[in-house]
Amino acid sequence: MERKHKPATIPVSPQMAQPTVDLSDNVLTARLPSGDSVTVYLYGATVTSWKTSNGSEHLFLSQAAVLDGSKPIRGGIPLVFPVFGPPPKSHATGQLPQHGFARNSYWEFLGKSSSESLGRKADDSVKLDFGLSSSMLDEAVRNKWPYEFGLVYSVTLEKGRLECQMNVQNKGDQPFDFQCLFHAYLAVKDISKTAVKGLQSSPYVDKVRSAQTFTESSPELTFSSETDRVYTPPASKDNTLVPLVVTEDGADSFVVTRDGLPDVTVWNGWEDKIKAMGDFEPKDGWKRYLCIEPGSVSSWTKLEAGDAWEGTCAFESKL
Ligand SMILES: O=P(O)(O)OC[C@H]1O[C@@H](O)[C@H](O)[C@@H](O)[C@@H]1O
Repeated sequence: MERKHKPATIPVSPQMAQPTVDLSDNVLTARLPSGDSVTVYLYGATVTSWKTSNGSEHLFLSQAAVLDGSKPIRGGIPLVFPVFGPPPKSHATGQLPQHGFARNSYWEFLGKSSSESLGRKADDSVKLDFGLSSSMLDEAVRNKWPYEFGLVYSVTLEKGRLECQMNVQNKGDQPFDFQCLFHAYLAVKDISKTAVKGLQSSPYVDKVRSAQTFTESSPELTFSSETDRVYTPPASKDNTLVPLVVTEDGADSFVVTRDGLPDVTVWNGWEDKIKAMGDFEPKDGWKRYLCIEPGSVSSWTKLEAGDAWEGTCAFESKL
């Protein structure tokens, strides 16, 4: 029988383009409808590529980077945990390799959330979660640092922006000390025309000058020789951390923001150091990268049994 009052047809909204996520051979690639993309190797949960919609690559990756899981990846964003630099011999991390084990362990992909589930209207971002826990480590590494921990690393890709967040959980019954850092190799066109704003008045430890402490006097840090400094910029009055701005040829190219990460290492190995690195190619590639490494490394963070810690940084492309 013909119904008099047919229910109105529910309008079907045009299908919203979705971010795509592909995981094959331990390499994950996510792409937004805008064209922005990110590539993450499960080895080290290392981001090796971050491109914005105009096709520009914003991370430097050495052409000789070892990608088979036998050595930390040279370039992209290696993760530093639980120790930054060479571990002090008398510390609990003393037997670990430089920069710890996070960058040379296989992580698991925990899954993705799209912007819809993150509460945004348009489907314009994707969050990728990676996990590493004590039970996943090689026995030899576990023996060197025998703590029960869980790490959740979240990489969120948005149009023109990449956010990196680390959550550290103490799952054991002993407290442990750790340091954590995002070792980002930003791609620049010419290091001699690159500057960093936002560090004036910041104390820093200069590893090139016998690890002495100085105070940054310049409003713009420029580069003309090997640079290896750990800055601890004072927080602003409202307790927020001041963003750093990377400029190239006078124009802003990146804005780096931080939350819970008081330190920033600024590193360029310059010609001679880079020449001596077997996994760094091309040899003049030192001219085209600048490491800006937000972290918590100037002291140890003590995490009590059952406690958790979080640190976040974001890189925004202005190009
Ligand atoms: O060669 P690695 O272990 O990746 O370290 C690279 C650089 O990493 C930086 O974070 C350090 O401050 C430098 O001292 C170091 O040379």
